[in-house]
Amino acid sequence: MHSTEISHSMEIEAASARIKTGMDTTSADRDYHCRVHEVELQTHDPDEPKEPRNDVTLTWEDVWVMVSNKSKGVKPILQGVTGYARPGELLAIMGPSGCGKSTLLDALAGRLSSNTRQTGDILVNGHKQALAYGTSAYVMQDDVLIATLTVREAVYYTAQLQLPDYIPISEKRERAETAIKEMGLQDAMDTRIGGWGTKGLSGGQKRRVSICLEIVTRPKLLFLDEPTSGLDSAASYYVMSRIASLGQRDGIRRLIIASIHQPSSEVFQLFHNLCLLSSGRTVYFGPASAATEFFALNGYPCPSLQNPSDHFLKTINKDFDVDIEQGATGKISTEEVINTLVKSYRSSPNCKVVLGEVAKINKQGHGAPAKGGSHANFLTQCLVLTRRSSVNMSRDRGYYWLRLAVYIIVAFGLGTIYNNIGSTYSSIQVYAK
Ligand SMILES: Nc1ncnc2c1ncn2[C@@H]1O[C@H](COP(=O)(O)OP(=O)(O)OP(=O)(O)O)[C@@H](O)[C@H]1O
Repeated sequence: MHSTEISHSMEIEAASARIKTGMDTTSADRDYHCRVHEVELQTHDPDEPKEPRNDVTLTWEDVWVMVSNKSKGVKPILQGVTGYARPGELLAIMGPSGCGKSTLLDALAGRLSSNTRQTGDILVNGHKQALAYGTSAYVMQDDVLIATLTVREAVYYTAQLQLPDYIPISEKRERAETAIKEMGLQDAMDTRIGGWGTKGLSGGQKRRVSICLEIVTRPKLLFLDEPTSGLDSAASYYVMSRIASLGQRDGIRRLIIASIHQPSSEVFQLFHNLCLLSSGRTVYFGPASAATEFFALNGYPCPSLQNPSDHFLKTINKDFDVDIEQGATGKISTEEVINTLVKSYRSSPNCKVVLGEVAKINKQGHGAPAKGGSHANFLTQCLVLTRRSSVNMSRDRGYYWLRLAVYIIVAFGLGTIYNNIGSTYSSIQVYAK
């Protein structure tokens, strides 16, 4: 490692220790850490059945993510978050913009950027291990699709590239079609995706194609970063209900973790668990259906007829620093509200249940590391990529003519260099000087 990188990482480590120490000295935090150990001891049961080998369960405990910045020094993005995600369940990560949703998703998927430093345990089936190939898939916030391909072609090429060679072509084709149907795109199978300047699929359909490309390998763990961004409420509901239904498909109990901005009440009802973050701290983790009660118990009841997720986000969004009404005591700042909720969550029975679940899952998963798969071999990948590239070039007229023009210019340039060179040995020597 380069010496500046070493000093940089030491600086982050020292700062993270300082930040943690500074934040852990409150009595609530000390209680919290004592309770982590207490719960771990209580949940030890050697006779518990082991987690089935086929499933993937994820736990994370006291996860911190720091980023260093030349002007601002070391900044914590996630501050000691703990949680779990079980197979067959949909976990939603919610919070105001910039609270660390994508960072948590990246940390769990093991794809944090290199300028960040992570501490704490993220365990797969109770093991500290990287997610094996084919176990998980990550749908990014932006759609990166080839505009000239049809939906069927895009998904089928991906199936050919990502699935191992021992799976027959007919099954790869069938898997691609099943994925398309699962995302409700059967009517658009032969429609070109389209892009800048060429009309094709709608934004919602493109979002679903991105999901198809990831589910075609039938991963056991699916990460989705803002799967409904840019969609209207009806499209968001259909996309999310399709995603939720993937939890129990193809004989796999799939674990789905999605960061989401502003779900409608209907979408909110699809979540099993909710992880609510604010400035990288956990405001609530537990059953989505119990979050309203948690807010009400702490003095922030959701007004009738209001979408619960809107209420949560409004209560914990400090970007605009609006004071919040609190009963007869008057108004308090959003920062204070967040601190109250964070403390209250840490001392709540909910938090104890989460710590208990994490400890229990880690014990059960012992001895069952998640097995990975394999992808197509190098030769198959070269052939498929060449075919895909040829189809793309032949359909992209602008690209095609531009390349032809470039080739003609290069050919003309090279040709004129050797024009009238002569055919004797001495004329070649003149050019060589
Ligand atoms: N690699 C990084 N380097 C520097 N800062 C980062 C990095 N990753 C995240 N951040 C900062 O951490 C904060 C949280 O970012 P993150 O993308 O996780 O938020 P988010 O909740 O997903 O936001 P949004 O909902 O707007 O997508 C932001 O202020 C962001 O600028």
